[in-house]
Amino acid sequence: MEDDAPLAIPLFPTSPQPHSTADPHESVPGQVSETPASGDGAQGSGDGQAEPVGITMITGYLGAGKTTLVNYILNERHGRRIAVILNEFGDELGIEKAMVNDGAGGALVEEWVELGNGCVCCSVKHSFVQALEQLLERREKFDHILLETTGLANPGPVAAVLWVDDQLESPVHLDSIVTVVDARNLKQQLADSRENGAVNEAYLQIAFADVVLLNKVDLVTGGTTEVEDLEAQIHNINGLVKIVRSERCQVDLKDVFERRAYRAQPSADLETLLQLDERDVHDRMVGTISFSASETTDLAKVNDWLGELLWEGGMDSEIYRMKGIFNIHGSDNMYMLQAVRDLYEIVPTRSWKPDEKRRTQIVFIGKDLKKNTLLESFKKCVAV
Ligand SMILES: Nc1nc2c(ncn2[C@@H]2O[C@H](COP(=O)(O)OP(=O)(O)OP(=O)(O)O)[C@@H](O)[C@H]2O)c(=O)[nH]1
Repeated sequence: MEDDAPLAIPLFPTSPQPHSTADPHESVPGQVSETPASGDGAQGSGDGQAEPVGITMITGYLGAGKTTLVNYILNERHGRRIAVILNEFGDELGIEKAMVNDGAGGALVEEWVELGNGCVCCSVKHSFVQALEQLLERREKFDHILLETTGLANPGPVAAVLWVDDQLESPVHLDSIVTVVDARNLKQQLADSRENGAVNEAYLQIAFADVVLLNKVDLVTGGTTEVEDLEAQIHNINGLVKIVRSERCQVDLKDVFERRAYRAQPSADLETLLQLDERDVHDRMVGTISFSASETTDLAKVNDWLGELLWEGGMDSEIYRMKGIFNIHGSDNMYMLQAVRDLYEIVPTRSWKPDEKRRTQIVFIGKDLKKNTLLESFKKCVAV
């Protein structure tokens, strides 16, 4: 059984490493090349290196519908061959076991079960990396990976591992985190308190999500008003997340595949960011804050500021995710920031349009965030 054994692969920076580059084409840690997945198996990049395979991480509270979603994806005709990694809690003590089945429609199912007290986000991270690498030895057999995590998982640590695939030495990229939410029980789940002020996983799973499937809408008794209330509650926690209502997880698969949520590129995400209103958190432990500023910023100062915020803490708050657009002194390109826990990258994307107001717009998702304190500290970034 796996315990807290030392990890063979450095999963997190032991010393802070800012990720930024001034060249839009330069590859940076945490950023992966852009090759759309196709239905015809492994792709070569011309230099013998396999293209990174996308991973969709599926998370959600116990019983929300994660397995229903996985089964739905495996049985739909989407032309992709899917590998699945399952991580579940079980009663029996035992060793991890892996097996490969032929799923419906030719889907490949890699089942990896850590029985006993393991959870993919903590003690079995090393086993998870090994399972992933074993799976990647059969890379030519599938086009995409689904990682279904146990209902108790905090997606943050695994998201960071997968995002910076160069640390994994595996050709993977995190495509998106999909959190399945039980619409009938969400309010109750969010209200559950945890000992010592710890953050309830229901909040964490929504905070780290790129897509929330608001599932089991058929069981909501209060009709559309109640569903809209739930959506507002989810958006208060995570102002960036895309919410998709579902019954038995029957969703349009483009909401699940190829979201490219972790790529700094001109995308729908970027345009959404530009339009986001100023936000503040009220009476909640976990929530979203955003602000914009018209001053031009200095890239080196921005890097210093991000290092301070994400590595040194000191604000009595925790930042889970950040996204932002920066107006950088001396550049005609807007810079896009992505951060997951203590990892970040800031890279140039498209150029500012002539009629566009150049500005910096930043979104923070985290715990105990204080807008005024963040705004004040941001002033360090202003170019003089
Ligand atoms: N009524 C209704 N039932 C659903 C819906 N989606 C899933 N279910 C049922 O809810 C139960 C739990 O679904 P699962 O897919 O096993 O949930 P899970 O998140 O994988 O559960 P754990 O692995 O135990 O955390 C099953 O009996 C599903 O058939 C839905 O939209 N409506």
